[in-house]
Amino acid sequence: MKKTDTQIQRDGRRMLNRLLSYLKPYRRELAFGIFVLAVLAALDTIFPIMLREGIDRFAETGSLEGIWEYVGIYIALIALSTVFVSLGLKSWARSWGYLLNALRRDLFGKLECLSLDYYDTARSGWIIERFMRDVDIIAFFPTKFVHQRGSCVFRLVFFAVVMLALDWRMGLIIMATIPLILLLIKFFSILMIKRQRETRRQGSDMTAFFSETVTGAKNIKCLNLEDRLTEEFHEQSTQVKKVSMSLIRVNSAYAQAIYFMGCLTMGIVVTLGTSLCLDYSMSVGTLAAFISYATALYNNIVSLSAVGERYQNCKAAMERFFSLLDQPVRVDDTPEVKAQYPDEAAIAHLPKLHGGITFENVHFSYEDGQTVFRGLNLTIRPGETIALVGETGAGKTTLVNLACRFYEPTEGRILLDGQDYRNLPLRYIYKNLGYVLQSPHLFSGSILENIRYGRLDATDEEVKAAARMVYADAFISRLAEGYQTDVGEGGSLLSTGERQLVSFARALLVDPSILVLDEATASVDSETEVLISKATEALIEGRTTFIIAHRLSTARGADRILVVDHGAVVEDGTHEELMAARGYYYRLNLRQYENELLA
Ligand SMILES: Nc1ncnc2c1ncn2[C@@H]1O[C@H](COP(=O)(O)OP(=O)(O)OP(=O)(O)O)[C@@H](O)[C@H]1O
Repeated sequence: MKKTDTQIQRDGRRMLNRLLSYLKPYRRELAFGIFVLAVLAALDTIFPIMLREGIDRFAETGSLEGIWEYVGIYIALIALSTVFVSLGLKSWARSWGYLLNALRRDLFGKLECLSLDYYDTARSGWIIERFMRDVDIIAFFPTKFVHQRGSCVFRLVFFAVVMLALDWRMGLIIMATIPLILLLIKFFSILMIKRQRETRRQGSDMTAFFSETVTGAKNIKCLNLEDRLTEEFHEQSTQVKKVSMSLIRVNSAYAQAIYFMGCLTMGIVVTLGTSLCLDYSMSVGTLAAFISYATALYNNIVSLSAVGERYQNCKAAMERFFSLLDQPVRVDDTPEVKAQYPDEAAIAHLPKLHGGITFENVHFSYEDGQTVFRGLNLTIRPGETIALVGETGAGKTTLVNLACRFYEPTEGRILLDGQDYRNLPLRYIYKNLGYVLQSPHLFSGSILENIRYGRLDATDEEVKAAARMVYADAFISRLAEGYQTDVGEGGSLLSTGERQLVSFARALLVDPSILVLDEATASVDSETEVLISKATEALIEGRTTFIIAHRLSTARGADRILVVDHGAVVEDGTHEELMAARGYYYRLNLRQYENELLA
């Protein structure tokens, strides 16, 4: 439903209030900043008066009597201006820095607590744009921008009062041009706003596209998509250029129109002022002061004209920013759980999970997808190794994601050690959980640091012991810098097998009760495969383990194999039992065997 103008205005005000509430701790600083702006505007109002004095007292009379006092006052005014400019700069910069930091901190906090479903659908480029660009735009508006333009408001008021006091006829004529200038500004801002929005939208799409091509660079090369993507990028970039050029044309027409109006106003001031001077009804000094005021007034109005555009920019950025900040966290602790376990200390008292998991009549569907599970019942005993097999899209990952509470059932419940896991704090569940992804993510930094992410207080010796237990020590020792070797962004400087072993060591340090191993589909050499299989055995010892098996051979040693098909567990048993049953699993094995023979 389209919003009415009143609703849009109300939303705008609400967002602005929300933004200003961030600055509450800095309200004294801001009040001082506004005071400084008023003082600077007052000083700027005095300078044309000084000019008038100088011309009328010295130039017109030819006498230099009192010139030193005059120079002294002039220097004092300049010194005062300098001091207040510097005070203003510091005060507004502090508020800006604080606001920028607070907005980034809140957004980062939100991104950290958003559940998986959000990341499944959101584009990373879009999120990065909010974090970098929007936060900058928002923090700039109520601080640095107000600092730049705030004194214009004071100046306009002070100038108007002084001009009317000096000569009301000239004052009124100069002020009569203001509505004309405002009309001109309004006309051009309508033309500009549309083009600016389009430029930003296109720019944002281009950034998101660019970010996806950088993160997916490897796939793009493998799929030979370079030419198609380059073409697509050229199209996007041409569009951006087109809208930018159109904006530049309107901008330039605006600058010319304003310049013309400025010259016209000045012409009127000089003509009228000169005739008043010739009549002796105005001094030359007063005319010079009026020329000064008219020029400054004009510049100030043009400066203020940017407020509307900046506000629209800031409003659009606030809409995107707050929409991200207000994203519902779908998997979160209930208020009762939050009250019962308010902090880490309360969670630390909970005993380690044994790892028993029960699915009771679990139904699940993704937010905008089809139903995956309808009434799934399943009991997993503590310490069991469960291999999940099934065709792609059967629901293996979804089953594990539900067990780990990355998603929650839409109906039914899941029990951990006999308790509905919604009654347990999320952080506690995640503390008891280890997840080794198909292609494990390593963070930029050394191998030592990467393993230590499993338990931040682990000593170097404990880290090395964990690496030894999962057979990662051998390859790490062969590296020139050993444990201090930098793994590169995402671990790109290590091979897939090495990344797996490092992530196994990390998982071992976590010492989880429930472990998920998403088997890597990428092939590794046979020596590494043996190492990984030995490491897996060491890692799963004594833990409830889910192995998402992409190769049936991996499933063979599991205590139980669950065959998942179209969101249901259709077979459940050991390898021998399922082979003897000659059902789905048997056929899957047969098919894989035939494929291997044909290969
Ligand atoms: N985030 C999501 N949003 C909507 N639908 C999803 C999402 N993730 C998975 N699905 C759908 O849910 C179904 C089960 O997917 P799931 O990833 O659990 O299968 P899988 O057996 O693990 O497949 P694979 O072996 O290919 O990883 C599929 O139809 C899939 O398209």
